[in-house]
Amino acid sequence: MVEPKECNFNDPLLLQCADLILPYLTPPELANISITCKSLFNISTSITLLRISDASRTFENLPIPFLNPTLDHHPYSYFLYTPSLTLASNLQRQFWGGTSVISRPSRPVLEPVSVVDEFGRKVWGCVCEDCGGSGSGLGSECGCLGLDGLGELGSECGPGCLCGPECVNRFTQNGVAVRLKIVRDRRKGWCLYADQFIRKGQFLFEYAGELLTTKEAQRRHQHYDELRSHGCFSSALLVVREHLPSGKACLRLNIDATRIGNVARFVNHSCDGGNLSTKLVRSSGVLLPRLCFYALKDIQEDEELTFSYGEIRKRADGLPCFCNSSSCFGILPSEDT
Ligand SMILES: C[S@@+](CC[C@H](N)C(=O)[O-])C[C@H]1O[C@@H](n2cnc3c(N)ncnc32)[C@H](O)[C@@H]1O
Repeated sequence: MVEPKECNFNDPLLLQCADLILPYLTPPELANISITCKSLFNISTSITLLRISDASRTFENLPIPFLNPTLDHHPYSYFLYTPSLTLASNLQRQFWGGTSVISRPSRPVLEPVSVVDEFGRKVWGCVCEDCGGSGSGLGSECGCLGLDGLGELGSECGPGCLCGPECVNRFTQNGVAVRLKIVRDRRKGWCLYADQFIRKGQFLFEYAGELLTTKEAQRRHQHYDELRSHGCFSSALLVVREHLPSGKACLRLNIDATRIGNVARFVNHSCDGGNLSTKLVRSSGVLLPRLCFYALKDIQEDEELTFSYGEIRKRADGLPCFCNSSSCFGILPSEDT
């Protein structure tokens, strides 16, 4: 490695500017600038250490560190963070790893949609004073209360309700709910691990990313396949289908966490179904459901978190699976978008 030279970069204002600008750079840009002089090298190094210490850039309540026991040249994975679904595909850069900004970014506030009855009158999600009911635990009176546990659909209070954000029937709306870490594996890349015991049925996190039209999802799917054929590339485009009550149609959600996403983008596939289950959760006053992850069984600290990506379709160019389960098919499922 070439040692960066001493530089005439001691003006405190210049250093302050560098500390404000460098956290917006991508890893290759940061690496390029860090070889220009010692001061910039030192700032870049402290940015890298801060990035390693929290993949969520303080968007979540607990830091989610990267650990790389393989010691390859990947100290962390670079992507833009969103704690919930977003349409903001114009987000190009994000402050990550600087010391200048100390306030935590705020979680985006859900914009409610008005639900009206046949006379055009606004229908509220719920008008309870206390959705948990008086006393302990959740009461059964709140109309928003959905199936809790391992069913495929859930519902919660939301911005269309009279209760506030502190309502107890909003389990999945406050971001990542358990302690996690992201660990590098030689064959699977980054893997998400539990950093605490998680009991069966507990909510962990939602799958956040860019919400795409089906046309755009198909375009990106093709593009990611091309990138993959040129070398190591990992995508996180998930297609979820919700069958509507008529049984004749389904709602299709295309969530791409490849460029903009949350920690759920690090969950790897396991052919035996893994230890996570998913559920689409609706909140009153929000148009689209969110895909939420729950513990399918008790999960021990230091256990990798996995789920099944879907049915295996034999493809000549299918990626090899290294889930290591006894029922491994040897190939990763791929979505036909
Ligand atoms: C949603 S990402 C998961 C995080 C990814 N490992 C990373 O490093 O960012 C999906 C990609 O992870 C890899 N992956 C997931 N499960 C795997 C498995 N069981 N065996 C091998 N690679 C896997 C594949 O490259 C896949 O395209």
